[in-house]
Amino acid sequence: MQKLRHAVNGLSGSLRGPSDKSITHRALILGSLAQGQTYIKQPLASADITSTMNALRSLGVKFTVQAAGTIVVDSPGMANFARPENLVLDMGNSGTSTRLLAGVFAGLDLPVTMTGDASLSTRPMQRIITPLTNLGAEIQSVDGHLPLTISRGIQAQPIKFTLPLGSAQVKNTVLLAGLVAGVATTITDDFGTRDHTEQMLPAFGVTLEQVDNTFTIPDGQKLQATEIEVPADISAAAFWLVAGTIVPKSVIKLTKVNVNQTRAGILKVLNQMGATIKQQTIAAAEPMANLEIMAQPSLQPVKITAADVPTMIDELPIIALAATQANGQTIISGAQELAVKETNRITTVTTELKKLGADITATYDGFIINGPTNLAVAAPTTVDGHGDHRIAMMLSIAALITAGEVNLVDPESVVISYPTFFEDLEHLTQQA
Ligand SMILES: O=C(O)C1=C[C@@H](OP(=O)(O)O)[C@@H](O)[C@H](O)C1
Ligand SMILES: C=C(OP(=O)(O)O)C(=O)O
Repeated sequence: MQKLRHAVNGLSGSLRGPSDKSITHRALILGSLAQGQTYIKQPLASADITSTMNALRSLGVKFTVQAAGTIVVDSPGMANFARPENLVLDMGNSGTSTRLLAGVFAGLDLPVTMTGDASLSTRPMQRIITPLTNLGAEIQSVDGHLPLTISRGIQAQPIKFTLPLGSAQVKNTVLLAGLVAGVATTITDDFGTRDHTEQMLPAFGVTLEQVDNTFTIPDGQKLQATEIEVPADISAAAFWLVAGTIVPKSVIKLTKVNVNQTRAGILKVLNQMGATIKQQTIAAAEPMANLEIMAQPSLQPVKITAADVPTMIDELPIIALAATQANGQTIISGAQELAVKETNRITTVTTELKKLGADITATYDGFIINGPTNLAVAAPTTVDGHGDHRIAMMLSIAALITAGEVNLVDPESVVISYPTFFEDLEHLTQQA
């Protein structure tokens, strides 16, 4: 349990936050498929990333960390991967590692069993089992959950797949299975889920043909080793975007934040709420921006609907906190995917924010939040991160504006995506 701090003098300072988790997973995987040495500059180091690296090591890939934090991926290439027998991989807490690597193993036709921690073992895997099975794979699972065994990979045939739900992980399962199996792969994504793999493939010498919401990767692709620089993660920056907005007297600068439009929904929402965020963008396949956030005492409520959700799925817990400070009713709908994350985030956000006095109601697909509420607790109050990193970080930001003592159960879960979260919080508060 950890006593959370208040921020009476606001937050101030500049931060280059942790690197993007989604982009780091993809750089490690694509770097491993390519023969030779791929250099990943400023990768994220976190528990979820370790899950991906450990799995790739079992294929004979070596990772060396250089002094500047660059990871050198040294791979025999996908055609020469080791093929260990009776392979069992522990994917820890990471949905992305599980679903993306299931695609890789199915494409390789390399039998594997994937296990995970208690949280990951409750998360739905039927969404990847169905498309892989339709492509000829044989997969055993416990009622659509881990442990999951791929006993036979996909069978060579051109792939045409229309994403049935707004999940980038499912899109990547099929994309990677097709890429590794060397078959032409056409995917339609009408949900606008994050497109980091599509943006990264050209650097590995793979060209995609994109028409509207459909892209095709031709058959027989051989990836070339390359160099990838990972920008800062907007899902981590989100905590400071909201903290800087709701904590009076704050001024925070965040540098080199990834603002890929399939990820940057939170910037749109905060702008609609009336937040003060200056943005200086550096154009690239993965555009980056320096952001300056200033406290904004008067915020407007917003309506977030299904079409917005994929661009801000992991940020909805912290957006819900911002909404408790807006003048009126915020409605977040179309976000039922939140129920199948590390926790049921519809329930955990609602239960824990209520303990701090928020007026928030859970719906089957989101929240109704009435603001503004003065988050105040009369007696020392214990809130619970439920082992979910995003809930623990959201509650730590909530405590900054809470009058009264707040203690957090499970602060350790920040290691999943943002191991230096509490150090960065100290850094920003100490300078005030
Ligand atoms: O592809 C990715 O890197 C991710 C996709 C999202 O999951 P879904 O695809 O399940 O929505 C997101 O919640 C997760 O943190 C990372
Ligand atoms: C949902 C998340 O990650 P994953 O699905 O990879 O476990 C997250 O980081 O919030």
